[in-house]
Amino acid sequence: MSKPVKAAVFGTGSWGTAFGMVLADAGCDVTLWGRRGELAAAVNSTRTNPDYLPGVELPENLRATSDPAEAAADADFTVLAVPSQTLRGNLAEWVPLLAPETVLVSLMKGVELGSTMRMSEVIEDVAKVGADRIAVVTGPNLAREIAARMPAAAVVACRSEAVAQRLQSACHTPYFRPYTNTDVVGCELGGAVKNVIGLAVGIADGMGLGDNAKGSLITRGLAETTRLGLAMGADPMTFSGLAGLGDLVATCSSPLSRNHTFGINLGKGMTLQETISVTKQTAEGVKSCESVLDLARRHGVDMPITETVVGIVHEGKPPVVALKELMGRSAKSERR
Ligand SMILES: NC(=O)c1ccc[n+]([C@@H]2O[C@H](COP(=O)([O-])OP(=O)(O)OC[C@H]3O[C@@H](n4cnc5c(N)ncnc54)[C@H](O)[C@@H]3O)[C@@H](O)[C@H]2O)c1
Ligand SMILES: O=P(O)(O)OC[C@H](O)CO
Repeated sequence: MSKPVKAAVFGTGSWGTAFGMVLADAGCDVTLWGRRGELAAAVNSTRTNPDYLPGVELPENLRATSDPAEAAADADFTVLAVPSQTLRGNLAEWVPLLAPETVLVSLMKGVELGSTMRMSEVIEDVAKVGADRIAVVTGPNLAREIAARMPAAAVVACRSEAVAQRLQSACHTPYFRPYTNTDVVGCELGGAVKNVIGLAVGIADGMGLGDNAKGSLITRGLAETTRLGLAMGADPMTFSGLAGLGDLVATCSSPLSRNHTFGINLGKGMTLQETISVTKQTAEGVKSCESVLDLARRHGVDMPITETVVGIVHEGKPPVVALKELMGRSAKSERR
C-alpha cells in the first residue's frame, strides 16, 4: 500500500481548518500549525476548533501543533492560510523548516500592500522556489459551508498542470470538487478583487439599494477585474469561471462572507473602527482594496468600484457621496 500524502496547513483559522478537513477527508495525513499552543491542544483533545469552527467534528487523521518544524516535516504539500499581509513575515520563519520537495499552496485571497505582489509572488520571493512548485486554491469556498461538507467546486491553479493534478487528487472529496487551471495570475486576481467587490455590494446592501444595484455591482465589478487581469496577462476566460464569477456570486450573496458583512455594517452607518471591532476574522478586502487600486494604477486600468471602496473605507467618504459620484461618471460603452 502506498504511503498517504502528507499535508501541513499553516493557519488554524476558518479556512485553514476547513481545508485541512478536506485534505483529511481525501485521505491525506494532515498537521495544522497554529500560533497558540492552547488552541492546538484543544483541537487534539476535543477534535474541534472551538475558536473558528465550533461544533464541527474534525477527522481523526488531522492533528494540530504549535511547533512549525513538526508541522512542516516531510510534507508533500505545505498549505498557507494566514492573513495576506502577514504572509511574508510568517513564511520567512518557516522557510528553513520546509521539506525539500514540498509544494507550497496558497489559500489566501489578497494582494500585498506596498509591493502589490500576489500571494504566489510573495511565496516565490520569500521561499525562493520556482513557480512550478507553487499552487493556489480558490473559488466559491465559504469555510463554514465546506466544514459542513456542503457541496462546492474549486480551482487548483499552478503553472505546472502535473502539480495542479497532484493537488487536485489530494483534495478531491465527494463534497469538494477541484478543477485545475494553469492561469495562476487570473485565479489569484479573481480571489483578491472579489473581496473588494464583496465590500461594495455589502455597502449597497447596508444602504438598502436593492437587487438591481447588487447585480450591477457584481457585473461591473467583474468587468473591472477582467480589465486588470487582461493588463496583467491573465486569461480573460478565468474570470467567467469559479475563481471569478463563481467566487464573486458566493461572496456577494452570502451572510457568511466576512467582506460582504463588513460592507453591510459600513453601509448601515457604522464607522470603520466600529466595523473592525465587530469583525472577528480576516476580511482581506479591507486592506487589499488599496493594493488592488495601486496595481490598477500601475497598469493604467480604470477600476471605479475599487476606487469607490477605497474612498469609503480609507478616506472617510460617506457612502451616499460615493454612490452619487459613481453614478455620475460619464456615460460609456459597456465594452470599455
Ligand atoms: N474563511 C473562508 O471562508 C475563506 C475561504 C477561502 C479563502 N479564504 C482566505 O484564506 C485566508 C485565511 O482566511 P481565514 O478565513 O482562515 O482567516 P481567519 O481570520 O479565520 O484565520 C486567520 C488565521 O491566521 C492566524 N493569524 C493571524 N495573524 C497572524 C500572524 N500575524 N501570524 C501568524 N498567524 C496569524 C490566525 O490566528 C488564524 O489562525 C484569507 O486570505 C482568506 O481570504 C478564506
Ligand atoms: O468570508 P470572505 O468574504 O473572506 O469570503 C470567503 C471566501 O473567499 C469565499 O469563497
